Amino acid sequence: MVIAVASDHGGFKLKLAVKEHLIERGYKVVDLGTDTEDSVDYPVYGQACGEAVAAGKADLGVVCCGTGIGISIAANKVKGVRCALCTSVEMAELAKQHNNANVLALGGRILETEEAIRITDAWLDSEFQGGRHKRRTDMLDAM
Ligand SMILES: O=C(CO)[C@H](O)[C@H](O)[C@H](O)COP(=O)(O)O
Repeated sequence: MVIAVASDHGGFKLKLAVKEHLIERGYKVVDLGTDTEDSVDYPVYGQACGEAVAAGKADLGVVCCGTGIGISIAANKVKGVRCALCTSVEMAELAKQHNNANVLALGGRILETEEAIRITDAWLDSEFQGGRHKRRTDMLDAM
C-alpha cells in the first residue's frame, strides 16, 4: 500500500508527523512536497497528490495545509479524487465508510498532532460500506 503525502507551508510540520506515523505503520510513503516551511501555494500540492492517487501511483493520499480547506479543494479538482477534510475521528470514519475518501485532508493550524494521527488512523482502519453509498460515490466519480 502506497500513500502519497503533500502539504503547503501551513501543513508542513503536520505532514512530517503523519508521514513518520505512516512509515511506522508499515506503509510506503511518497512525499510530494513541500520540503520546507517557506511559503508556497497549496493548489500545487493538492493537485500533485490528487493526480498521484487518480493515476494509481498511490493508493491513498494525505494532504495538509493550514486549515486543510484549500488543499482539499485543490485535490478534489482532480477527477477520481474524493478528498475529505476531517476534524474529528467520527468524520474520518464516515469519510471512509460512506464516501470512500481516497484522500484525507488535515489542518496543521487547526489540529493537535496527536488528534491528527488519531484521525488518520480512524480513516485508514475504517472500511467502505458499499451498498447505497457505492451508488453515490459512483455519481461523484461520474461528475
Ligand atoms: O487552506 C488554506 C487556505 O484556504 C491554508 O490554510 C493555507 O495554508 C493558508 O492560506 C496559508 O496562509 P499564509 O498566510 O500564506 O501562511
